[in-house]
Amino acid sequence: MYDHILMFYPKTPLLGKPLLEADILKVNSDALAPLLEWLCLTPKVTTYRVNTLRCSVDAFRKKIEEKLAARYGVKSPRVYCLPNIPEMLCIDPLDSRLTKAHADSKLKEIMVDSSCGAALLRGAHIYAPGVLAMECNTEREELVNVYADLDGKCKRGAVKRYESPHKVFLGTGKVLMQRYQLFNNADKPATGVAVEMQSTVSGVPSLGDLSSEDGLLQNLPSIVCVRVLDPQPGERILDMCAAPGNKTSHIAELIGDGGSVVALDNSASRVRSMLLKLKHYKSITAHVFDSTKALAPEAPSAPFGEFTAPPFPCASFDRILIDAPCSGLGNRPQLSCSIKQAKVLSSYPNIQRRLFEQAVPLLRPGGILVYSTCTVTEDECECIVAWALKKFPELHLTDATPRWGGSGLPLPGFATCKSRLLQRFGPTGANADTVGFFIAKFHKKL
Ligand SMILES: C[S@@+](CC[C@H](N)C(=O)[O-])C[C@H]1O[C@@H](n2cnc3c(N)ncnc32)[C@H](O)[C@@H]1O
Repeated sequence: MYDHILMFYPKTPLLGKPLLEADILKVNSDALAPLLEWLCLTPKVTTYRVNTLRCSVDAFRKKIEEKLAARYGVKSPRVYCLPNIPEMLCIDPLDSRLTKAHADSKLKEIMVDSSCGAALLRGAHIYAPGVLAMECNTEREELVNVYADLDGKCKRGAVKRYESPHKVFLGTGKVLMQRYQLFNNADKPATGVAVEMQSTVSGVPSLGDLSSEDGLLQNLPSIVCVRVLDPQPGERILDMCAAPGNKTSHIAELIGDGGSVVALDNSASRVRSMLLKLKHYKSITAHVFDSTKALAPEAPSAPFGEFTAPPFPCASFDRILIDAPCSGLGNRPQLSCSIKQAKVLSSYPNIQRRLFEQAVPLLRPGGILVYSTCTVTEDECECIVAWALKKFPELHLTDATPRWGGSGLPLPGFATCKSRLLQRFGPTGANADTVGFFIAKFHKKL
C-alpha cells in the first residue's frame, strides 16, 4: 500500500525494543510483524460523528464538502455514511495524484516530533509547539519539506538541517510562522498554526480538525463501541472511564438526551474540561471518582433518583460501559511508541480487572456491559474477556454488533465461537481501515 514511499518509513513503533514487541501478542506471535507494520501506517478514512440533537447529518456533510471543495476543488474526496451508523460521516483519502510521495530537494526542511507527525498524517496542520526545528532564513509562505524525528534527538530550535537515518518524510507544508516567532520567547511559547500542510504521504486530506458542537472528529471504532452498547431512551447508564466524554455524549445523543447517563473519571482536570464540553446535555451528570470504588456493596438498593452520587448500590444500572484505561497501542499511525518498559504494559490488566469487579454487581440482572480498549495487546483484550467469563458466571458473552471489526484472536481454552463474538480492529478481518481497538459485549443473566 505504501510502496511508493522509497525512503525510511518505520515498520514498528517499538524500534529496538523486541522484548516489548513480544509482549503485545504472546500467543498469536505469528500475527505480530504485520500488526506492528500496520500500526505505523495511517488509517485512510477520516470519520466524524454528527451531534444529531443539534444538526442533521446532511447539514454537517455539506459543511465538510464545502471545506473540501475550497481546498481541493473538483478533486475533492467523497464524503459518505455507512449502514448501521447513520450519525457517522466518512471522508475518503485524496486521489493518489494529490499525495506527496517524495521530498522536494529544492525545499528547506522543518522537523516535528513523532506525535505531531502522526497527527499531520491524519489531516492536522502543524501547531507551533509541534515544530522542533526550522532551517535558518525560512520565510513566511515558503513551502518546506516536513520530517518527523523518530529518535527524539533533534534539539528544539536547531538551526542546521537535522540529519538522522530515522527521520521520516511526511509531506510538504506552507510556513505561517517564522523562527523568531517559534523559538525566541521562552516566557510566552507560541501558539496557533505554524505550518499549513499542503500534501502528505498518507493522502488524508489536510483539513485540520473541523469538530464543533455539531460534530466531532472521532475514530470509527469509538463510534461503533457506543452503538454496540446500544443505549435506550429512559435507561440508567454508567460510563465508568468517561473523560474526555466523547462516548458519553454519543450515549446521550442516542437516547435523545432522555435518560440518565452517569460519567465517572478519576482525573479532576479531565472531568473539569468534560463538564464544560457536556454542559448542554440534560441527561449527563459527571463526577470525579475512582471507579474501582464505584460500588457501595452494603447500600440497600433504592430507586434511581434517590442516589445522585457515587458510590452506588448493587444493580443500579441498565447498561455499563468500561472504556478502560489501557496501553493505547491501537493508535495509528504510531511512528514511535512512548511506552518504554514492560512493567508499564503489564500494569493495565490489573486496573481493568478491578473495574470489572465493580461493574458486574452494579449492573442489574438482564443488563448490558460493554468492555473496550484502544489497544491491541492480548493481555488487555481477549485475556480480560476470558478472565471475566470465568470469574463471573452470571456474564454471558454476546455478539458485539454492529460489526465493522474482525473477530477476537484465538486463545488456548477460549472457544472459537466466543472469539467470533468479539470485535478486534486490526490489520486483518476488519471492514474499515481505522485504528486498533477492541470491543466485547456481555449480558448479565436474569
Ligand atoms: C480510554 S480513556 C476514556 C475515553 C473516554 N471514554 C472517551 O471516549 O472520551 C480512559 C479514562 O479512564 C480514566 N481512568 C483511569 N483510571 C480510572 C479509575 N480508576 N476510575 C475512573 N476513571 C479512570 C482516565 O482518566 C481516562 O480519562
